[in-house]
Order: sequence, then structure tokens, then C-alpha cells
Amino acid sequence: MPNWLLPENIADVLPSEARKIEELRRRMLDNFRLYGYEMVMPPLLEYLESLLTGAGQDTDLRTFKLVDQLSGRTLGIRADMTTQVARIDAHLLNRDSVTRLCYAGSVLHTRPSGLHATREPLQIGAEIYGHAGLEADAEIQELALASLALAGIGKVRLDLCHVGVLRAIIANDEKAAKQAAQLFGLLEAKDIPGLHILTKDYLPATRDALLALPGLYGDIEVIARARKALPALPGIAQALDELQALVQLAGEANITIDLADLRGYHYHSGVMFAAYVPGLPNAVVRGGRYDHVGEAFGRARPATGFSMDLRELARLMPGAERKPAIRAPWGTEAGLREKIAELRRAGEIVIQSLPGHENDQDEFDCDRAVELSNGNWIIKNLG
Ligand SMILES: N[C@@H](Cc1c[nH]c[nH+]1)C(=O)O
Repeated sequence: MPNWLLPENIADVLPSEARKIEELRRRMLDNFRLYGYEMVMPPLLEYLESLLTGAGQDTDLRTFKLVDQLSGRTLGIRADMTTQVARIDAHLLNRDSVTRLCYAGSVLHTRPSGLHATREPLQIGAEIYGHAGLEADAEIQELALASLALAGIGKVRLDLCHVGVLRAIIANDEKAAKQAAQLFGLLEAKDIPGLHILTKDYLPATRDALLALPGLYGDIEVIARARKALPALPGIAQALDELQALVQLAGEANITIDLADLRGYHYHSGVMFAAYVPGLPNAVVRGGRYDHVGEAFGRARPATGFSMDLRELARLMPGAERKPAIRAPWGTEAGLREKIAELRRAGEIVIQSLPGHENDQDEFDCDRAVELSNGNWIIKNLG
């Protein structure tokens, strides 16, 4: 095997793609700042216990583990930055007021989440701590859609779900409660035959409700259908009320309800959402409420947020237009240096030809050149 081969689902990012990703990253972070989000940079790796605090079993399975030569303890490489940011809010900032934080960085997954998915997503996201009301969820959803718009993605469907529905259904059934993780898995996969088998010995009411969940999908009339089809439990009524209120707050967005869309939601506690774009099976944004993660770090804080993979989003964008550049000769003359500096200050790309490479075909589209004319450095158009 050649030694330059990369592992499966791990790839280099070449210049034109890297430029798209980086421009998008800057645009999104600048936009987060306009909404008042402060950037944080959690570490790439941590002690495993801390990394997995409050994170749930699927995060554990997705986390690469290694041994720390300094302490002998097991370290984990982050698979999701959200819980790290919750730790920062709970422990380091210690604020009581509303805190808005954002982040961008690589995460690693032991297994790809889809056939062609990367195992090294470039995760970017935003989180609000300290407000339990739906206004925070509405702001997060608006920001997620605004971020997609910055990537030129306007045709988005927002799928809403609420983990409270499933929690309320299984809370009344001891057997079901013990098998919560399996139930999440079957509902995620919409595995109806599997659900039939697993729920065989559950209380009839629990079983009927669980089997009804995968069919509770569609536009907002699903909420009314769910009120009829699901048991009249306070937890379910509250979850459906919250979904209804959020749909109203969301205004114009194209919203669907999918009460079984529980993919990847093992630390979430309330309203959850996923954004889909035409032609892609996987969600491009995932987010939702996770009020109990801060508690796991010793400081209960309401929390909601979203994250997405910049690499995936950049792939959906058209190729970035190339900005024409200016070629300049190599030289140490003060006039030349000053001319080049002035052009760069004005935002121009100036590429100096290194000695012996004056006729190289460069990657940039140079439509002008700096030349000496009658003792002055001038710009000449290259026809
Ligand atoms: N980090 C979660 C999404 C999320 C961010 N904040 C809350 N939820 C994910 O990647 O699925």
C-alpha cells in the first residue's frame, strides 16, 4: 500500500475547496458576532470522562480514544463540540445571565455517519445558555437558516421534533423505559418491523403510541393528529404545545413535523430540529434543546443550539469565483515594495514572480502586472 494513502472517509482539502470552506467559515462567524455570539475554542482532546459527560452513548461510540503519555489516563478526541461548549458555560464562565457562544473546529468520528460522509467534519455552531423559553429556540432556528442563506442555500425544509413525546410515552412503562436506547435506534431507522418485535410485551397503550410515532410526519396538521393518536399524558401535551408555539414563532420558514426524527439526539431534552435541502438525505443542520448537560457538569442551565458541517455545506455551494490578481516582478527596490504593499492594502492579490519563474503558469488569473515605466512602478493591463 502506498504510504501516502489516507484512511477511509478522511480526505485532504485542495485549494479551491479550502477557499470556499474558509470564506464560508468567516462569513458565518462574522454573522454570529452580529447576533452577539462570542467565540470559544475548546480543546481537540480531553479526558474521556469529561468529554462524555452528559453526552450519551452514541457520542461514546463515535469518539476516538487514546492514552495520555503524561497522565496514563484515557483521552478522547471530540466528536461533537456542543457538550464542550456546555462545559465552558457551566464551569468557566459561571454567568447567570444569558450567554451566547459559537465555535468552529474539526471533530472526528470513529465511523462515518453516512456512506460518503467524512469522518472529520468541520463543525460550526452556536449555542444559547440561560433561557428556558422558546424564544431562544426560535432565535437559534433563525440563525441556522440565516447561516444556510450565507452559503447560498435558501431552499430549506425545517423538521421539528420533540424528545419529550417519546420520553413521556415510555416513562409509564417500566419495560419500555429500560429499552429506551433501543427504541431511539429503531425510531431513528424508522424500523417498523423491529418496533413491532421489541414492543410485543409492552403495555398496549405504550405499544400503540410507539407504533404511531413513525406515521406522525407531515405539515403542521400532524400536531393535531398527534393529539388524537397519542395518549393524553401531560408530557406529550406540553411537547405538542411547544412545537405548535415554535411553528408560530418561526413565521415564514418551510416547516414539517416528524415526531420520530430522533437521529443523533441522545443528550437532547426538548424541541429538536433538523434542516434538509433538496437532493440530500442527511440533515445539513441539527440542533435543539439540551437542558440537562450543564447539570451533568454541576450547574443546571437551560441550553439550546445548532451545529453543522462546513465541509458538507461548502460542497453544496457553486465554485467560488476567482478574483483576478496582479503579477509583480521580484525585487528589493523601495518603490516596488511600496507599490505592492499599497495594492495589497487596497485588497488586491499581488503575486511576485520568484527569480527564474517569470513565465510560470500560475494558479491565479493575473489580468494586470506591475511594471517599471520611466522610473515609476505602474500597473499594466494584460490583454
Ligand atoms: N451538536 C449537535 C447539534 C446541536 C447543537 N446544539 C444543540 N444540538 C449535533 O451535532 O447533532
